[in-house]
Amino acid sequence: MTRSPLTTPPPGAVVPAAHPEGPPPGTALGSHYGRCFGCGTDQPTGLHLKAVTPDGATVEAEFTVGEAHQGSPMLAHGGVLAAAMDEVIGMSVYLFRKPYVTGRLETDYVLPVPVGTTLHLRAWCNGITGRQAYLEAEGRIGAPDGPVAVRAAALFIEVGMGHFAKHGDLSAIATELQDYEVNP
Ligand SMILES: CCCCCCCC/C=C\CCCCCCCC(=O)SCCNC(=O)CCNC(=O)[C@H](O)C(C)(C)COP(=O)(O)OP(=O)(O)OC[C@H]1O[C@@H](n2cnc3c(N)ncnc32)[C@H](O)[C@@H]1OP(=O)(O)O
Repeated sequence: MTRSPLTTPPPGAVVPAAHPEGPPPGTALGSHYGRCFGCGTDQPTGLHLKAVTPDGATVEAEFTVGEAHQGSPMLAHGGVLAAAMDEVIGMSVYLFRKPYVTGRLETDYVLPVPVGTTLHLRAWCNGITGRQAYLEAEGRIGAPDGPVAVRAAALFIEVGMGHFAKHGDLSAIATELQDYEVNP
């Protein structure tokens, strides 16, 4: 992965173990918000990512590139692929049971991805220090060990739940996501 210093964990950043109250290995991760473009089931042209955590600390997911996700004829739009990486990375950092938002997302596009392709995504944490979490993801064509089409490195910043109340509509998330204490 080509990455900048901004998404490279500094010395001393720690890779957290699975959270004791996090989902057990093998758990399917539901959508955090039905209208989410990445995982929501009420978003007709969304990515409809299906995810599972194999170990409570990383995420594996599948995303099938649809007709609505094209950039050039019958090929996935790069921004849509970046959205898939953002989503799977966001899911993985949420396993540590704190709310984070994307501060920076860097993407390497390695292969074109035709419409109809199922991308097998994987995201993991390379370290956390203070409010900064350094994460990485990859998307492989057709199978978990298929050719790599996309790689991403990201810096996520921890925020309070008040972030979503101040800038968005926390209640819409809170009604769906019962395992967060809502105290903005
Ligand atoms: C999503 C809802 C979830 C709610 C419920 C949770 C359930 C989740 C379940 C499942 C999750 C699934 C998936 C979601 C996936 C999608 C995630 C997204 O796409 S999130 C949307 C896009 N991102 C934004 O909209 C951020 C917009 N930016 C901001 O709001 C601010 O800039 C923010 C919070 C990132 C930082 O602002 P400050 O005022 O709090 O803090 P400052 O002091 O500026 O930054 C803190 C430190 O981080 C560095 N930093 C911040 N942004 C940086 C950047 N872009 N590059 C490098 N460093 C950066 C700063 O330099 C600073 O570092 P120093 O402490 O001084 O060392």
